[in-house]
Amino acid sequence: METLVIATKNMGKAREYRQLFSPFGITVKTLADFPDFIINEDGQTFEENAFIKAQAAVDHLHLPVIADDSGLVVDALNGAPGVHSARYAGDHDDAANNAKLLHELATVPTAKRTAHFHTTIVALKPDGAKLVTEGRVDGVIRQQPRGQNGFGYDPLFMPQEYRDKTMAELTVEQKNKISHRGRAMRALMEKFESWWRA
Ligand SMILES: O=P(O)(O)OP(=O)(O)OP(=O)(O)OC[C@H]1O[C@@H](n2cnc3c(O)ncnc32)[C@H](O)[C@@H]1O
Ligand SMILES: [Mg+2]
Repeated sequence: METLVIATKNMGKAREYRQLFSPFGITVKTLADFPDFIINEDGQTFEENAFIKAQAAVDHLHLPVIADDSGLVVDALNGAPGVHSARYAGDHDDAANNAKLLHELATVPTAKRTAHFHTTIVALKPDGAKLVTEGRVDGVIRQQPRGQNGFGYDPLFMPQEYRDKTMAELTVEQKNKISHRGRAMRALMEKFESWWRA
């Protein structure tokens, strides 16, 4: 069977991609299958970082690759944590990142706690064939975390599609229907067949 690599070490992302690719009959691997391989994400934008990850993985693995760079963009913080979302509090630690976000927003009232998640996906083949898509979901940042599903900032993010649920209270199917990553994936899917078969 043909293999597609999702160039991520984040198992929360990997779970979402496996669900999105489940109808395709493609073997989906992630960087968990290649543990010694480390990518330095030093770009300034989501698209630069997604491309850096995709290119590094293609060069190393010689397989078709999908990479995403994503993050939380908070209006009251002038767009922070943005491209620095994974290491906002210093380490790649979701609980510490959420605590820092609540601290930074401590004096910001509910009406001004608007934010969105953004994803840029880059699909890249060893021959250089490339697709780029984006997706976003808008919502507000809660005062306390709630929910056990998802990853990252999901327990603090209330998507506007649900009246009183955080992203971490949705199933992976529900999250993919409305999420930044799900939307970017559906945009990718419009061009995926011809990219994959070419
Ligand atoms: O680079 P890879 O290995 O894919 O994994 P990562 O976790 O470092 O991923 P990013 O570089 O794209 O950083 C995105 C960070 O933004 C946050 N994030 C991204 N998508 C999210 C989502 O769907 N729900 C909650 N938080 C998310 C989370 O803190 C991620 O660590
Ligand atoms: Mg990363």
